[in-house]
Amino acid sequence: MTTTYVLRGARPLGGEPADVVLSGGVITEIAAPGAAAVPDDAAADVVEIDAADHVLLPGLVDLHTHLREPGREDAETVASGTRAAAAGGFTAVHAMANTSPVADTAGVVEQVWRLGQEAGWVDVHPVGAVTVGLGGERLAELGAMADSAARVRVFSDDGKCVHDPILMRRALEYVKAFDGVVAQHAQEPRLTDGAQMNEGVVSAEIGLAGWPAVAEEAIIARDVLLAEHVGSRLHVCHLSTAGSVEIIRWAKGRGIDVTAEVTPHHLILTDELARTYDPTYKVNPPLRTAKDVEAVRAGLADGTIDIVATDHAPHTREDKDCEWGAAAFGMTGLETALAVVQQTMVDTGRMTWADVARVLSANPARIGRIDATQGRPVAVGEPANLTLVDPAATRTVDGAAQATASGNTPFAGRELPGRVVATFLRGRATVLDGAPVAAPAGATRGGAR
Ligand SMILES: NC(=O)N[C@@H](CC(=O)O)C(=O)O
Ligand SMILES: [Zn+2]
Ligand SMILES: [Zn+2]
Repeated sequence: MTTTYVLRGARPLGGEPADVVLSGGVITEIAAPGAAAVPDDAAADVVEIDAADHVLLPGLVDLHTHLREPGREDAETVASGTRAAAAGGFTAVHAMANTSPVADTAGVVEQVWRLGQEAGWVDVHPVGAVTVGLGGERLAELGAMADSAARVRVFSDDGKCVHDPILMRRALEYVKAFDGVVAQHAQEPRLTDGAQMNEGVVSAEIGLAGWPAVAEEAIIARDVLLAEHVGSRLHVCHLSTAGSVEIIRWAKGRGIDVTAEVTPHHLILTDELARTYDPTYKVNPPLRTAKDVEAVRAGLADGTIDIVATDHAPHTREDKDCEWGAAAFGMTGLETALAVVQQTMVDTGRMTWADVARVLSANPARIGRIDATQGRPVAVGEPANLTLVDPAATRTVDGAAQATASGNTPFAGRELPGRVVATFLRGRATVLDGAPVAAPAGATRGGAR
């Protein structure tokens, strides 16, 4: 027996209050508050949720998550990472390919896809590697991954830049055959050899090797021109500089088919944090300056930047609790992403909740070509992939209390606004009262496509 949920007085996309009824995996009714008819069938299992003043969003979609399985199950597994995703309000994630073995064959992407289905927390869409072993030398079997059960549409060597322009050109040409996209980690390797943090005043003062903005911008400029030349689709991962925003704005003005993402941490944190020498703040691309933070906020608000993607990058204590130079790059983000977007964009008046639904759900679903089932409007007949948020709540982030298996959150001890009260995947609650609920094994089997 499946449960019918009645969300009383929720505000779809932050609009007028309504009763929203979820039944049989879809939204079956949206009525005036108090008017939704509750089935009085004794056999029906009906749960009413007081959602007064809660914002109802389409389930969030992350285009950039590191789940670490296979290979680094000590940092995260598909099960722990997707449970963290559900806790953060997500109903779908794209799992990056830099696993061990690398997700560069149909076999590996199908394994990750199946593990996602078995876990049942969110839809897991594997990202396929662009080059064999992320080696940057030979194209991987992009077509075989696209045709596999995992139906891969996003290809990325994330963690490494596809720096050979001929390979990048071929990849862009190749993915056109199946409407795929190449998601580039834009980092000129020679300009960033040994780099530890943003190159600027702070790196000069504290004596860490700098990663100049131009190393990101030069690759983005090259790639938008390549995408234009071959008439293909490019996505830019985690852009972080004011110059990158300008280049994307220029490319879009020219009609180039490019999309771009910014991470929550680049919307709020700056390279001043490197003065602590706390490797929690070591990330790729590095935290930049306040001027860059302002530029990415403006770019997100005006649509130049299409999406917020977490770049959730869990690392074990051993890989993070060491001196800065030896520590791994990356920070977790699934369970704090929505709160950071609320704080930086909604509570500042720069974006509405409808805009949040666009950058955290509809746009990433469209870029990943999963928009037949995810990132849909909150409307009758649509799949009940939904997130219920209490924007008035606040919390102090406790790394140890998070669902992710890794503790490298840069927001530990910070007070952040908003709380994910409930998450629904095809009408089934994965989170209730702010806590993940046990997902039956194989709960999403057959439904994730
Ligand atoms: N963002 C990071 O600092 N690290 C990522 C790789 C990446 O996203 O480039 C990781 O896999 O740990
Ligand atoms: Zn990257
Ligand atoms: Zn990444």
